[in-house]
Amino acid sequence: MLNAQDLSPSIYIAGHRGMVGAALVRALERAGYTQLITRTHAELDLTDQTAVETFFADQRPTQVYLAAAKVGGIHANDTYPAEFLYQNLLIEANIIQAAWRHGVERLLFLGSSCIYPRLAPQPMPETALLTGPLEPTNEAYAIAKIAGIKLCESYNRQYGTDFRSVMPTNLYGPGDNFDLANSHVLPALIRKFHQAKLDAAPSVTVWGSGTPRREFLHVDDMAAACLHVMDLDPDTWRTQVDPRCSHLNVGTGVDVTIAELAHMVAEVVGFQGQLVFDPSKPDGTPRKLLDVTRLRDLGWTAAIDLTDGIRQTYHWFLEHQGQIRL
Ligand SMILES: NC(=O)C1=CN([C@@H]2O[C@H](COP(=O)(O)OP(=O)(O)OC[C@H]3O[C@@H](n4cnc5c(N)ncnc54)[C@H](OP(=O)(O)O)[C@@H]3O)[C@@H](O)[C@H]2O)C=CC1
Ligand SMILES: C[C@H]1O[C@H](OP(=O)(O)OP(=O)(O)OC[C@H]2O[C@@H](n3cnc4c(=O)[nH]c(N)nc43)[C@H](O)[C@@H]2O)[C@@H](O)[C@@H](O)C1=O
Repeated sequence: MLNAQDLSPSIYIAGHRGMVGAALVRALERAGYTQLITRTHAELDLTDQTAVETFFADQRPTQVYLAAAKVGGIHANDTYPAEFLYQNLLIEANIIQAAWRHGVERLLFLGSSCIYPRLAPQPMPETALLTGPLEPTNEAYAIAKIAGIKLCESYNRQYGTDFRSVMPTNLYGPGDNFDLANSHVLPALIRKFHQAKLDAAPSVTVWGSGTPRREFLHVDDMAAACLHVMDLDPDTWRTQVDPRCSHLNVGTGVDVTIAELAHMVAEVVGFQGQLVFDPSKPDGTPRKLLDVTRLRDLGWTAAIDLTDGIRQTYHWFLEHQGQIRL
């Protein structure tokens, strides 16, 4: 006789200790999935093809969420392009190949909104992919992410697999990286404003001109979107998604300037000094707003308001200061 465990898919979450991977584990547990498979980086180096192959042969997951990657903000991407390209290509190639070889029923690959051309029309539709030059500060990472999308589509076309891709906008939330050099803007600003408040500093430096526009999605919304896309039945997926342009944008559909974001974070943290913009630091792409029509038509929209999300993330930062990635 079958028990409930036999009916539940066994789900491998690659990168479960990262910001998104941890949110995926929380969402899957909340949704009642019981057979979650996880490995730390120390237990399984996903750039090691033999180790990945052995892991899939042993564990035989039926679903995979591919949320492991070399990740960082504008400075990290611009400074370590070799690692961003090499490690991300290996992680994706190893997992996608092993997932095909070992009969994974469904896989979700996480890309990024930086796959689109630097000057793509705004908001950026999925069809903007490969229509123009990329933003130089994250070209290496973007090329790895484009390769991941095309790997999924190629295995689907050649082998009939069901490998799906989502392109998140800039994410933030509990579990983020708060390193001052290598993190993304939102956690960096939380940490800078918090420290400035404690030090009663007169000003905080914000990189760049403050004019670039970015769209910010809370990681719990991102996890909810991932489960939504993964749970779409194969017929819906096949009939509504173009097999040669199969990635789905995930965002809020709303963006703010970096200056506006900085003022929002300062207010939440309670920093009352001046903001000083440092034009010697790169702005990156001028605007990166996703067109989220496709995912909305498939039944999903974001729920967490940006100010509420910043407030909640700041509380998380305060409660976890001893344990967070700095
Ligand atoms: N954060 C954001 O704003 C955005 C993220 N994304 C994408 O979402 C996904 C998740 O990102 P996020 O959670 O923010 O990133 P994190 O850096 O928080 O998490 C990535 C995880 O991957 C693990 N990892 C990296 N390399 C390896 C490896 N060789 N072997 C095993 N594990 C490895 C890391 O472990 P360890 O730390 O031990 O190396 C970490 O736990 C990524 O694909 C990213 O590209 C897309 C758009 C925006
Ligand atoms: C998610 C996305 O993340 C990266 O792209 P990005 O959107 O440019 O990322 P960012 O969050 O680091 O910066 C956003 C903007 O904010 C400004 N900015 C101000 N002050 C700080 C600051 O203190 N830190 C940082 N990091 N940026 C700052 C910064 O100068 C820039 O104008 C990609 O490389 C790519 O990998 C990717 O996919």
